[in-house]
Parts: sequence; C-alpha cells; structure tokens
Amino acid sequence: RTKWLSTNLTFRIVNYTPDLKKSEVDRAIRKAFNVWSRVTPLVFEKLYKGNADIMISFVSKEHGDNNPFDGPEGLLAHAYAPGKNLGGDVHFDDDERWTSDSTEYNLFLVAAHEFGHALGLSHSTDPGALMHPMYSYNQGYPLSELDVHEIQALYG
Ligand SMILES: CC(C)C[C@H](C(=O)NO)C(=O)N[C@@H](CC(N)=O)C(=O)NCc1cccc(N)c1
Ligand SMILES: [Zn+2]
Repeated sequence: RTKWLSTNLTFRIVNYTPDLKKSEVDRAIRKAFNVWSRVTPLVFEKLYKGNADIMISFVSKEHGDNNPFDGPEGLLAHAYAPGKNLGGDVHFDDDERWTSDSTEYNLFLVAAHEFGHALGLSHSTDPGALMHPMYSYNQGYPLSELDVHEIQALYG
C-alpha cells in the first residue's frame, strides 16, 4: 500500500463547479478532510496557488489523465493514490449535479470517499463503509468502523 510519508498534507481547489456557491464547495471540502483528520494525526493545509499534494478539480470527459469521465451518472469522481504529481489528486465529474443536501450527488460525501483513496485506501465490500464502491447518501457521520480501522492501519 502506498501512503503519504508526511502527516502535514497540502490541498488546493484548482477550480469550482458552477452547481454550488464557492463557499459551499469550500465548506464541503473542509468537512470531508475533517472526517479523516479526526481519526488520524493527518493535518490538511489549504493552498491558493502552486502545487499542493492533493490538487482538487472539477472536469468532464477527457481531461488529460487518460481516465475520461462519462457524462452524467456512472463515474462520479476519481482519485490517485499517494505520490508525486498526479498522486493524491482528486477529479470530480462536472457533468454530475453537485449538491449540499440529500439529492444526488452530495459533494461532501463523494469528496470524503475520494479523499480516502487519495490517502491510500481502496474500496471495501462492507455496504456500510464510506469506501464502498457505490454512492449511498446517509445523514450523520460517514465513516464505518472498517473505514476507521483501515485508515488507522496506514496512519496510526
Ligand atoms: C472505478 C472507479 C473510478 C469508480 C469511481 C470511484 O469509485 N471513485 O472513487 C466512481 O465514481 N464510483 C461511483 C460508483 C460507480 N458509478 O462506479 C461512486 O459512486 N463512487 C463515489 C462514492 C461516493 C460516496 C460514497 C461511496 N461509497 C462511493
Ligand atoms: Zn471509489
């Protein structure tokens, strides 16, 4: 498993989706990082320019990494495992409708899932896990005990 060697990680929101106010995107992203920092020693620092460990962008179809998105539905987002350059980066499919409520698709929830990948987690079969492959909206705390166990196995 690859993991980050530092516990102080940087992120940058490179561009924004037109579906939400900037402040709503900022809040969803910060909340999604907090899900993971609450159960690990990881600290996430926001950069406004330059190259961050975790570069976050909203893109559609072919966007330069040979993993094109597919229009509405289907693929929602993808993230690269820890590493230099593309490693750790998170791409959201901007052909989806990003929301801050229970309608599809809640940006906070998808971001929390993607950040799990960006930290080195893969999918889990537990249907209650945040790292389960399929999106399912739930109120409240998104991490299952399995998610916590997996991330703490990596970052203690
Ligand atoms: C093979 C992967 C690139 C699929 C991709 C994914 O897992 N990204 O992390 C993805 O968009 N998966 C969809 C399901 C699908 N259409 O394959 C998804 O809902 N993933 C995001 C997600 C969000 C929140 C919670 C969960 N469990 C999953
Ligand atoms: Zn996934």
